[in-house]
Amino acid sequence: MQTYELTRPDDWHLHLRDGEALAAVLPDTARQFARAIVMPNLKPPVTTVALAEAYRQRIVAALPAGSDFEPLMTLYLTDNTQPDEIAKARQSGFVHAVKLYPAGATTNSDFGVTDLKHCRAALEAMQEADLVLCVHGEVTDAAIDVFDREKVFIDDVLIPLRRDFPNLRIVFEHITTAEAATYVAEAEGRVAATITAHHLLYNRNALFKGGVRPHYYCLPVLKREHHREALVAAATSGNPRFFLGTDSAPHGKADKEADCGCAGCYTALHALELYATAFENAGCLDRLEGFASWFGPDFYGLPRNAGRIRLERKPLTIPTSLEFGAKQLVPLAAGETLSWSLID
Ligand SMILES: NC(=O)N[C@@H](CC(=O)O)C(=O)O
Ligand SMILES: [Zn+2]
Ligand SMILES: [Zn+2]
Repeated sequence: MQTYELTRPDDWHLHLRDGEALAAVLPDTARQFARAIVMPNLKPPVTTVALAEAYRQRIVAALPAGSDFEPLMTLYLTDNTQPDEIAKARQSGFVHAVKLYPAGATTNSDFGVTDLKHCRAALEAMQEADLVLCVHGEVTDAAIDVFDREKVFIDDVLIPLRRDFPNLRIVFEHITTAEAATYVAEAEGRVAATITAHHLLYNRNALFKGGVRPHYYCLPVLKREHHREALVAAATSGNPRFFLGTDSAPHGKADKEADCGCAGCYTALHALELYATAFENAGCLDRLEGFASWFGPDFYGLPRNAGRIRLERKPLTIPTSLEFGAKQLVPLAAGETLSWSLID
């Protein structure tokens, strides 16, 4: 195949940041995707509809001229989120999900949920309003091995949550394990998962190839090869419960190459080319359209995009560094060459 045309895709898990970082990264996403679910883990976090509306306006103001990209906003769930804020979110028309960060699990999660027992009224309201719950699915117990935190989350948090709120729509974000893929495929009710390009392309060896590689460090951390294989099987299966979410999570070069480097990989620049590589490696490029463009809007109850985009078999060399406001940003797989390019 020399070209691959597909319905214009959306990104169902994205970090756009704010200020000059937002201005630097937004054009990359707007070039690749029609819409994106924008994560609320700013400092301070986007905990109210009013904050989400102001953030949405800053995103729209930062768009390149002529872009029709649509940000789909989310609220950051806290121990104190009130049911009336959920009702407001539903009425707003621009808030499409609420995000659960277990406190301390990842970047800017300090205001996250300490125990879901504090969120029962909010979850009840979300189930009632049919508002999607997006979940960073890792336990935070320091005694649990970092490679096991997703697996333990399924048993300790997700299964009880599913049982207590059987009609809640849940997206298990950025899944990284065979256990998560199996859970999502088999769970009762409306459960789906996003899968990143980096978890389809790399296993944990990428973190230590010839030395420590901070630009391959994200959360949940890359896992063993058999987990990567299970994720590829899920993404290419045609099961509509699995869809595209890049989790593109930009951090400045110096903030990653540090004593205590930040978690997150920047992939918005070349997301589709990365996913096309993973799908082609699996011999399933023809399955990319469902995963990237159909199953996400279907789950979120939004129309599929009308436009189409085209990938061509043409080498794409990934830059080693990008401008990121006053900082530098190193994209995933910097310096490598992919065999697909998105044609404008
Ligand atoms: N994925 C990451 O490693 N980092 C994300 C947060 C998140 O999605 O957990 C970030 O905001 O930097
Ligand atoms: Zn996360
Ligand atoms: Zn994320």
